[in-house]
Amino acid sequence: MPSLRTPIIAANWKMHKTTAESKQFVTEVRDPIGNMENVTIVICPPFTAIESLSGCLSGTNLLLGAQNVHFAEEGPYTGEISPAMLTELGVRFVIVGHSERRAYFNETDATVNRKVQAALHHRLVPIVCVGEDLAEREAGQTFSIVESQIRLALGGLDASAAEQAVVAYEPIWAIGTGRSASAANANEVCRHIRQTIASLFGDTTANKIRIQYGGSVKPETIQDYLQQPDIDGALVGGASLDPQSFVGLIRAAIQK
Ligand SMILES: O=C(CO)COP(=O)(O)O
Repeated sequence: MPSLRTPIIAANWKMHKTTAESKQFVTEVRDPIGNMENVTIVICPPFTAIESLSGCLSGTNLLLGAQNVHFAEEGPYTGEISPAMLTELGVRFVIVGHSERRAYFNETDATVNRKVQAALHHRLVPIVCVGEDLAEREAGQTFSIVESQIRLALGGLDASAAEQAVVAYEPIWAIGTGRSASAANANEVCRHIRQTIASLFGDTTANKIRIQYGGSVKPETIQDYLQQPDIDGALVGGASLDPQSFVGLIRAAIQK
């Protein structure tokens, strides 16, 4: 039976693009993809560009995401951004637990879990990132690593909350390296993630939740991933920065 899950393609711009550059990007992609159907398209710019893009994206089907959020409602957390600050600007998605945040900003499974809960409480869809590093892959630990990350990230949720989340499987060794997991292998890991979700929340939730692959995805390769039964989209870094390349990604995605 074909999946009923709508594909979701998210652009993670990381620390790229000023506000002026972000607006220029949207001007170039809005017409070619701004009214495409049967695909969820999310742009996650730096925080500084969110308010401007919120205006540029209104009236299109391009949705706004953020790259991080704090779990507290408010408080003495210098440099941090709360869920309400994001929702006020029309942000609908937030990336949580990206491997770069885990590696460089001390994000742990425990803080990821608190962020997931805070996001869902504010009706922000968390894009929960999991994935193994090269040493873990070579030691045959991929399944156990992603399973443990999922169990901890989604801990304490009930099924109706969990199924709102999106999961992104991003093997760390494939991020920004030009090296990517084969589509079949990425699907095996995504299937394992889905089975883990089924064991936590039941089959209905597992069948509803969308799981993306991320790691050196390009317009030429995205279809290979999306044709896999357990891969419902892509979280894209480098190839999402150029407007033409981004349009190419979305066009390919809707041919799933
Ligand atoms: O980290 C990623 C998206 O979150 C993937 O980045 P690249 O697509 O540049 O490999």
